[in-house]
Amino acid sequence: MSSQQPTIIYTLTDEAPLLATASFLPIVRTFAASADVKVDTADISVANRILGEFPDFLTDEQKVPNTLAELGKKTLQADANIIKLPNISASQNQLIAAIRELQAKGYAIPDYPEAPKTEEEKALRARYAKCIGSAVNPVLREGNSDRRAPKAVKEYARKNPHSMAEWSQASRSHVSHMHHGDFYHGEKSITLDRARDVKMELITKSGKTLVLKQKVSLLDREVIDSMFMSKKALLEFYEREIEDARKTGVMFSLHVKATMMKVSHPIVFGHCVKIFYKEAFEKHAKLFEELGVNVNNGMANLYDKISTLPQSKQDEIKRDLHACHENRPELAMVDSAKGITNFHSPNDVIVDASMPAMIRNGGKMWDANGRLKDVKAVMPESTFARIYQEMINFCKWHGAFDPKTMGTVPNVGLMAQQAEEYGSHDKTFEITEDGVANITDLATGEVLLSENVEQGDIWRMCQVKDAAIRDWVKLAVNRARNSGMPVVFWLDAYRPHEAQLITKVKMYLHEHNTAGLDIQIMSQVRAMRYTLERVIRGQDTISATGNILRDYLTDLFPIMELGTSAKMLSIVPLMAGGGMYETGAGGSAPKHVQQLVEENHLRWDSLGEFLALAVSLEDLGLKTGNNKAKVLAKTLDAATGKLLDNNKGPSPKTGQLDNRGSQFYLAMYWAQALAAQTEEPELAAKYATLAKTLTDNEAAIVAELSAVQGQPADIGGYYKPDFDKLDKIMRPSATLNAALAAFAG
Ligand SMILES: NC(=O)C1=CN([C@@H]2O[C@H](COP(=O)(O)OP(=O)(O)OC[C@H]3O[C@@H](n4cnc5c(N)ncnc54)[C@H](OP(=O)(O)O)[C@@H]3O)[C@@H](O)[C@H]2O)C=CC1
Ligand SMILES: O=C(O)CCC(=O)C(=O)O
Ligand SMILES: [Mg+2]
Repeated sequence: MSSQQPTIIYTLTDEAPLLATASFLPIVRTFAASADVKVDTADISVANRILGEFPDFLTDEQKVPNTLAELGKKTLQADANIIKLPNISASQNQLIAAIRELQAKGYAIPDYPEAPKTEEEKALRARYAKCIGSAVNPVLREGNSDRRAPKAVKEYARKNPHSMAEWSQASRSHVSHMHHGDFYHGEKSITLDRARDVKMELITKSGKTLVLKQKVSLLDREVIDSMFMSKKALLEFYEREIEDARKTGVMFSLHVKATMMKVSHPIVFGHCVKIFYKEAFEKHAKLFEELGVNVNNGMANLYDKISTLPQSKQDEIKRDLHACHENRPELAMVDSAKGITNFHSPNDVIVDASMPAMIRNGGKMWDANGRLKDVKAVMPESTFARIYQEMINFCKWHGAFDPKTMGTVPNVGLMAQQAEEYGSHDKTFEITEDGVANITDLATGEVLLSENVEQGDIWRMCQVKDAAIRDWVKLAVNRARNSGMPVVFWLDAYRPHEAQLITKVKMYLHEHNTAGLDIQIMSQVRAMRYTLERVIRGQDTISATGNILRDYLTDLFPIMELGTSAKMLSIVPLMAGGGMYETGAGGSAPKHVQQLVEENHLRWDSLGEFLALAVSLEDLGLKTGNNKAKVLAKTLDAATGKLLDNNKGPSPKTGQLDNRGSQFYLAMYWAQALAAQTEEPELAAKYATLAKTLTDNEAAIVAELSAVQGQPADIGGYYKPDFDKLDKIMRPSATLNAALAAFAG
């Protein structure tokens, strides 16, 4: 991956972004080469990550390097320039599907041991655990996060506002969270006085010492937290909220982030399903145990497991499950046409995307008959659930936001070095026995943090490094200076972890010239209120937040402002000096693949890729003194602006311009801008012919691209598509392909 020639590393991921890459990468390579910039790829798809983890099961020809680990190392080098597209953070269901597809393709990888018993099975499961959940982003995000809507994109949204459903003051939709016994209420936090190695251990009531984590090496001035969620309190909470929804006649929905919080949230999810269907689960407890039913992976797991039973038994179980509905509220649906409920699979309702969608819909979700209805949105962890309630309160009072006039809310997120909750998976445990959970200094035996816990509680330790916090404060000040916007640090002095952060933020702000800047610290609820008061007056406010709110707010505000988070500029200035440019702020849109496979139309909007590529080229140009790369960046931005002005984004409807057509327009505008500029005459001369060919053949190319639509498309797989087939499907215009090939020479 390393080379002397300035190089951009373009990731190959999964689902819709991978499809889009199949058509965009040849364009990128062609243009980059004209500035002597090389574009390498790094395949970090879930399929490739699985293969990289199991070389011992593969033939020599099938073996692949551990690309993710290599790319992780690259982020620590000053010349790193990486374009990172969204990838699948696989739930267990998705992992198993990927394994089955690979096995069917002749890769003799082992089955996923769902209920490992032997040491060998446990070892396999531990290896597969590396591929599950959010396994990519934490490895690559060696920097804090700068996400914003570029000016041209915001302007476009103002001129072409997306639909927003109305909000009624009589809406009964609301957010429910725990008021005691959750992580917020059980948190303890300290800032280290020196570097220490610690262990996490449970001293049980019966007198045993169970070491849950042998060693965590901590740095001087690092902030660590210990926190737990009480199982008892969680179950009581669910029981109460389910009953409340039934009594008051609103739908019930659960919103978690089981992909990212891959250890804790599947457990939180599973408890909810079991409480909802309590009678059926009690009646069939023994059978479910024998079958290895685990609804931490949703009802899909249960249906899968019972499918081996005789039909009469299956019918009985289904009847018993249905009978539970008699005494339960309606469940919000993910796909009412297919009968898929909110409980089907934990990766179907991902809170950062699901809550904004609900708020954009006037606080409603879909019922089983495909009607929109008021809903109770249950988010057990109170820490951040409140921000959504605050936004709902605001919408009830002021009505829906107006994309034509609303201000923008960029985010500066504390994300580097696996900051906070999103880095806690290897330090999260389901407690097996009542006792005391301690974080203890290995050298001195000193107990640094201690909690009384009970069987079933979820206990975890979070960390955030001092250098990451310091860099985050610097980034916030820089963004304030460059944008002229006020910055609000969303920090709650009543939360122990954030009280530590507030001290550090105040300290590190002194390192900067903040004269003339408006920088404030507010609790999340107040920060939301303050920001929204400004938003409806058309004023802009940067949110500087921790890692979870970075994730939540960078879907929430873009979805209100732009209709999607796909149009965000998402930069990770790497702490070692390099840059990673993420494309958009959302996910990998599995629905889009389905549409392509059924109708050969890809509605994925590559705007995020266009924006990311421009900053990547600009950064490369600046750092290597390559003026041609800088000109490529400038002209790409101009082309993107023109694309927006001319409404050449992809349409969701089959038969109209799709992702491929949109990319063609980008290439044409880019070539035209390069041919027209005077700063690099050599480039202008070079692009004159390409610009002319593309312009002259616009109608022919668009016709070729649209002719293929309406038919099924075979890409030879879901998790590991056949790259040759993908290339044919995603590059159907012979005229465009020939023009690019002729230019490349
Ligand atoms: N950075 C990363 O790597 C991230 C990865 N993920 C992963 O992605 C998967 C799905 O995530 P989830 O959050 O549920 O859903 P997505 O964010 O993928 O999709 C939600 C909806 O947003 C719209 N959308 C998102 N991106 C685009 C785009 N570029 N162009 C057009 N529309 C877009 C689509 O709406 P419509 O259907 O109306 O077109 C889509 O259905 C999961 O595996 C998740 O873990 C999630 C977040 C970030
Ligand atoms: O890594 C993931 O699973 C999701 C990341 C995400 O949602 C984000 O960064 O906005
Ligand atoms: Mg997100």
